[in-house]
Amino acid sequence: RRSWAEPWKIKMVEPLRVTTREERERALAEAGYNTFLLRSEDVYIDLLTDSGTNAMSDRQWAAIMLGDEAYAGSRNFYRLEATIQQYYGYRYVVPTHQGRGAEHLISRAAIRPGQYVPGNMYFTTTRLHQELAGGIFVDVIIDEAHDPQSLHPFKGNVDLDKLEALIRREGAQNIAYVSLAGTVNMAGGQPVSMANVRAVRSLCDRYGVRIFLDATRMIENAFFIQEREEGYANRSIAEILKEFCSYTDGAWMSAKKDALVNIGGWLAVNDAELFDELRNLVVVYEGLHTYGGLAGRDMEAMAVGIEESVQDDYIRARIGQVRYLGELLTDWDIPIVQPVGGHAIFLDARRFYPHIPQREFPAQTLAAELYLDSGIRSMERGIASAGRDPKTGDHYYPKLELTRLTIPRRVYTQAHMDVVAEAVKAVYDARAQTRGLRMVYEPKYLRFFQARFERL
Ligand SMILES: CC1=C(O)/C(=C\N=C(/Cc2ccc(O)c(F)c2)C(=O)O)C(COP(=O)(O)O)=CN1
Repeated sequence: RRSWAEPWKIKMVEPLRVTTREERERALAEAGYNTFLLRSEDVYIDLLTDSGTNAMSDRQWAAIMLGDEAYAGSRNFYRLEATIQQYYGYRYVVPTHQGRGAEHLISRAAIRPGQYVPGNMYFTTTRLHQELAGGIFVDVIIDEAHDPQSLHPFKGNVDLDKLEALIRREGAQNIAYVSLAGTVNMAGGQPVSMANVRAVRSLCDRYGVRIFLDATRMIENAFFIQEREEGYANRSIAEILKEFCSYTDGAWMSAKKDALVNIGGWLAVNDAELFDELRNLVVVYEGLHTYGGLAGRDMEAMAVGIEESVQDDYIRARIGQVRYLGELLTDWDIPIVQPVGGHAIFLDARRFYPHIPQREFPAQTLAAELYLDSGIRSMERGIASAGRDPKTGDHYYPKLELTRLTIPRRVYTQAHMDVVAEAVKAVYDARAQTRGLRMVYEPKYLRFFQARFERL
């Protein structure tokens, strides 16, 4: 097999500052050992998130010059609407400022207080908006998704028995909709198979239950279907994406991921009545229904980003870079979530630091140590992110205690991946001496964004 490289060349660069260890010790202490509270200028390789951190192409930058900043009826909206209809297949489109803007609207419009929202593993903002709308989130993902070492090729799949049992127990009228994410962020960027979404569709049709898709990384999901699922090897990413969406009643999207823009989102549905309510709600919370909190230029750049994101050679390179980092780490027997997902490498902090109990925040500790070693920023996806159970007030104790190395699209080179792998190894080699953390400040909502910690 010959090596091959990204289908683009670099036309502009943004200088990075390399810091010293003592600068990083000071910066991290000021940030309360929380990578979310670090200043970007104190970060060397920023793997906090793939959200909004992706590099736009020259064509997207050119689109910025084509902003039609009319308050109503912007040309850019109609271009974006047509592009979403073409590639995702939904009929009605509402732009929003980003993904959680769309999550807020669909939760308000499609959940009646007390209804259940079954989904394939929780995501923080998704679950919060469902709960704020009075919904009760229920995890119906297959058990393998909670096992970082399971090699199931589609760990994002819905467990049909769990879903049917919930519908039969609570009654179809008490199920707001199935909240289906492709890929599943908190499981390690794990995909849902076409066979599974087809099976979920036919189960839901039997009971008259709707399915709404979190399409945020659906193009990465399409790549795994093309690569792993029988019958899809010769289908294009665009064809796979459209078929998958055709089994759902609508979708919300954080365009800050797959669609290669720094801000933006959308909501799309096929039902005219639901659309009417969403188009009415958007003017209350986001902006007129033809801009939804976005400038015209943002919508134009998003339309170009969608067209670029479905190109087969682009997505193969994107996933290939994540896989490259994963292979470096597994060559050194460093514990990561397997199989390697679409947007990140998830370090298994539980196996990395077996001597640090979950209540001492192993994943948060690992993110802190990685930053101290080399200025690499990662994100805690463990007990701090899981938050507290509203019923008991105690922490949720997730099986997955992970530190996410999230790879922005078209930003870093293979050399950066080598540096990251060596830094992880240096931290791994020093793991026996590492101590945990205690939380000294805990905000009410989504605590992991702003919590502060101290060393034990
Ligand atoms: C599958 C999905 C997402 O991944 C997602 C966002 N993701 C982020 C940013 C983030 C969000 C929540 C956190 O707890 C977090 F620490 C990081 C991320 O890094 O992964 C949103 C929401 O889209 P918005 O960010 O455009 O509003 C909806 N659905």
